[in-house]
Amino acid sequence: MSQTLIVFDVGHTRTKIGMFQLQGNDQLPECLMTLSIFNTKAIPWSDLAEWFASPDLSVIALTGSNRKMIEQLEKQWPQDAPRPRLLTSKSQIPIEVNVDAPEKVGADRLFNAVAARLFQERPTSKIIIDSGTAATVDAVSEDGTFLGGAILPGILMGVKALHELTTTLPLVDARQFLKKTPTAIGRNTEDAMSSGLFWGHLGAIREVVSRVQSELTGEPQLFLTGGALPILEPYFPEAICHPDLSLIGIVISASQLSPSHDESSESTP
Ligand SMILES: Nc1ncnc2c1ncn2[C@@H]1O[C@H](COP(=O)(O)OP(=O)(O)O)[C@@H](O)[C@H]1O
Ligand SMILES: CC(C)(COP(=O)(O)O)[C@@H](O)C(=O)NCCC(=O)O
Ligand SMILES: [K+]
Repeated sequence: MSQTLIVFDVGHTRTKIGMFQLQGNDQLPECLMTLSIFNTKAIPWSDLAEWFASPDLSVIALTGSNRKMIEQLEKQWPQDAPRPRLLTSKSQIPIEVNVDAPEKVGADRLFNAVAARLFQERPTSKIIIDSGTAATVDAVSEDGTFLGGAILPGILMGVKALHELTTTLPLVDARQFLKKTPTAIGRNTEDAMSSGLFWGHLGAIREVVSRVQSELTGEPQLFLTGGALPILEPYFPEAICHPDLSLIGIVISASQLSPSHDESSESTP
């Protein structure tokens, strides 16, 4: 039976919101609408009122890596809007997790792994790159178990850190990387920073992917997502690229929520 879901993925830079229609749990949900709002901007509640009025709406799920902002959103949730279900406990996410402390893994990383399953007819191991505020490179075994991975700074974090932790370096515009590739030899401070930020991030991700790959068996399928997807995509032609991997994983998880699956004390950050 088809159901409509609205899902909120609250990250540390942007909140991604999507409305999806789902036919069955093993099928890719159809994306009806998405919105992405920088966390410095207000949530456009009046636009969302139309989404909330959708006749077959079954659930609104609120989740993501940014626990502080999730709490704020819950508090400012409009009185006349349907209440969201909080999806922040690991027990609400349908995936096996084999790491030291499963409850500490960012929910966003697990949602990516839940979504990645739907893109393959044949099960293989997977490596998932999500380059956002932080970038993660995660490993999933052939049987779908989340195995952990690597966490490194995202491009915007590097931009801010170079400026804030020195007395000499300016704040470069992170949006430039969407428009043009920097030359490796920067002839001025800004261009030298752009070179290091861009090629350094790509190189770091490549190295981590290659190391993760050598610790996995078989030929893993690579996935790529996150705000830096348009920047990295040309360099990973073998990857399955999807800007909404995490939203899709939230849809699958939210569709399987039962009334007993309410927020428990076991929660992911
Ligand atoms: N206009 C932009 N401003 C800043 N960063 C951007 C922009 N477009 C793409 N990016 C990239 O997106 C990353 C943030 O990704 P995002 O998905 O918003 O993060 P999060 O999931 O943590 O909220 C930045 O580190 C940068 O690499
Ligand atoms: C690593 C992250 C900050 C990435 O979040 P994002 O950049 O998407 O906002 C997030 O997955 C997180 O807070 N993780 C908790 C620690 C862990 O996953 O082990
Ligand atoms: K990330």
